[in-house]
Amino acid sequence: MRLIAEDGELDLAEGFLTADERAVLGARLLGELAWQSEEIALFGRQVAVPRLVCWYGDPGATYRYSGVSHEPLPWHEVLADLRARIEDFSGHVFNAVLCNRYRNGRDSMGWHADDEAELGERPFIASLSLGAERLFRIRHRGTGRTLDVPLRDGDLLLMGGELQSHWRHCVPRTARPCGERINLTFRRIVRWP
Ligand SMILES: O=C(O)CCC(=O)C(=O)O
Ligand SMILES: [Fe+2]
Repeated sequence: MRLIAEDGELDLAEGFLTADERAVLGARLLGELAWQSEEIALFGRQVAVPRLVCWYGDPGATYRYSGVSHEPLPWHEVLADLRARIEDFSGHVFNAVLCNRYRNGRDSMGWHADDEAELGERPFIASLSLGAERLFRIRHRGTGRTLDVPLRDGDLLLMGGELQSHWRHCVPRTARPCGERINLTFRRIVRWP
């Protein structure tokens, strides 16, 4: 389903994973990935980002996030399988995946665009959600047009074209009781440092 067609493309494939797959893959990813807490420098102080993260990919697919350079961990079996399926489905190839784990409604991701130089022009990013439903909010930088997209267990969101240049997105905190959620953003690093 196409959600945005103006200044970039946003598409949602609801139920990309079957109900059986969601439970098994979600549990394996929670238990087997190298989740870690990440600290960023904010006004001269070290502050933990409100979520757990890890970075997997091809050797050399170094990525800077939260102000820190990360060497990728070698592909975990589950991530490698998902990458292959999402490549088939989307027609795009990926060499790395950023994994985010929102432990509860207080974990979040602030406003940003995935417009880092290493992703090149018009990056194509595939974002797979597992576990608790959370809101993905996206706002046009110029017009302020805002869309709230609920992302549910097994949904695949695809961002392409000029989207990262014209729109910013976030996953806001929520006060409503909320279980754990994993989000995997498959990316292609095209510029090597
Ligand atoms: O958790 C999400 O749905 C979004 C994650 C995201 O925007 C990112 O990893 O850049
Ligand atoms: Fe993002």
